[in-house]
Amino acid sequence: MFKRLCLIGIGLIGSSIALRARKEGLVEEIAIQSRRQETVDAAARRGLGDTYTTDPAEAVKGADLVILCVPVGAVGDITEAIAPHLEPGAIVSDVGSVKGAVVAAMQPHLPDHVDFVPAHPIAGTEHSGPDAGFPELFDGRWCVLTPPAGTNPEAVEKLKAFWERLGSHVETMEPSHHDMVLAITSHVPHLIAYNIVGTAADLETVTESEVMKFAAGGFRDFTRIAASDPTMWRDIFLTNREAVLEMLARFNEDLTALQRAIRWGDGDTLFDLFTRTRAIRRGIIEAGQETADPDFGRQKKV
Ligand SMILES: NC(=O)c1ccc[n+]([C@@H]2O[C@H](COP(=O)([O-])OP(=O)(O)OC[C@H]3O[C@@H](n4cnc5c(N)ncnc54)[C@H](O)[C@@H]3O)[C@@H](O)[C@H]2O)c1
Ligand SMILES: O=C(O)C(=O)C[C@]1(C(=O)O)C=C[C@@H](O)C=C1
Repeated sequence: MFKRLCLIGIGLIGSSIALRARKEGLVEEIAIQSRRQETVDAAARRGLGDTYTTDPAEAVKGADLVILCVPVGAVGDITEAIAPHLEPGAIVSDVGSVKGAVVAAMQPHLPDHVDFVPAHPIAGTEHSGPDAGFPELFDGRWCVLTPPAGTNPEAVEKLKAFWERLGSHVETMEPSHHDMVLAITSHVPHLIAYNIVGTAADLETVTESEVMKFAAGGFRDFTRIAASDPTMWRDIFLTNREAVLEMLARFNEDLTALQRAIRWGDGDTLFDLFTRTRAIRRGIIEAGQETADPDFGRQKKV
């Protein structure tokens, strides 16, 4: 599909793209760039690419597909650095978890002779770095494309086909809509996990003696999510501020209603909500978006 794929940043997502693109024979050559030599060396040890460099300008030379796989706070400066070196006709994309801020940070730097098609694979784990990737990561997961108005439809189709070959279902969306949906389905849940684990850790005497010792499934599941990369998640909350705050306001209202139900012994309210949420979980499993085993897929790390 592409002659030379350039991956800027080679962590969980970059390495998973490299492994699957190679397996499917989607690209002739993979050029890998990362900021630190240590990361480049780790990627080389795993044989993720054909060429390796710390220089973004060198990495994009000759590439007909360039994907930024770095924290969302870093995409603006990187796009500025690579812009003069991009090949005419290249597709430039990213994998950032926030789309409005990423489009705003990247688009002004890009020359007219490239096609910009932002993307977000909704697939991941709490692990990071070049050793964390695995080729099945995107299987059966959604990838959302948010091409700005006027983007060359052929470039959108080509990137859609690429992500389908990586295993994803693909949908196109407005960046602002994407950010609102992901605020409630991904960003606020992570904030809740960070918060609950932080609160438990602050109960120091309990932490040492009891919290970890008696941690049952519920808390353990939160600790998995709360182990996610701090840089990535700091950047997500700083760049999707408005949508996250709006969803948090809704969340707080609903939490207050539950608090009231507990205080006044209103079992019906609790039972009705828990019945509704159980049906949602079962619906997700039936739709094939999740298996009953919460660790499914996450064990497949190479
Ligand atoms: N982890 C997930 O679950 C997940 C899922 C979907 C999308 N994403 C998005 O994908 C992107 C990459 O996430 P990841 O999980 O692969 O992260 P990662 O931490 O595993 O890898 C990030 C890569 O970016 C490089 N990097 C970090 N800061 C940089 C900077 N300031 N300048 C240049 N390079 C820098 C790192 O060296 C590394 O190579 C993020 O934008 C994230 O929002 C993550
Ligand atoms: O499964 C996980 O560990 C994830 O956190 C993956 C997850 C998510 O919230 O679903 C995290 C951030 C991404 O932007 C997309 C996917």
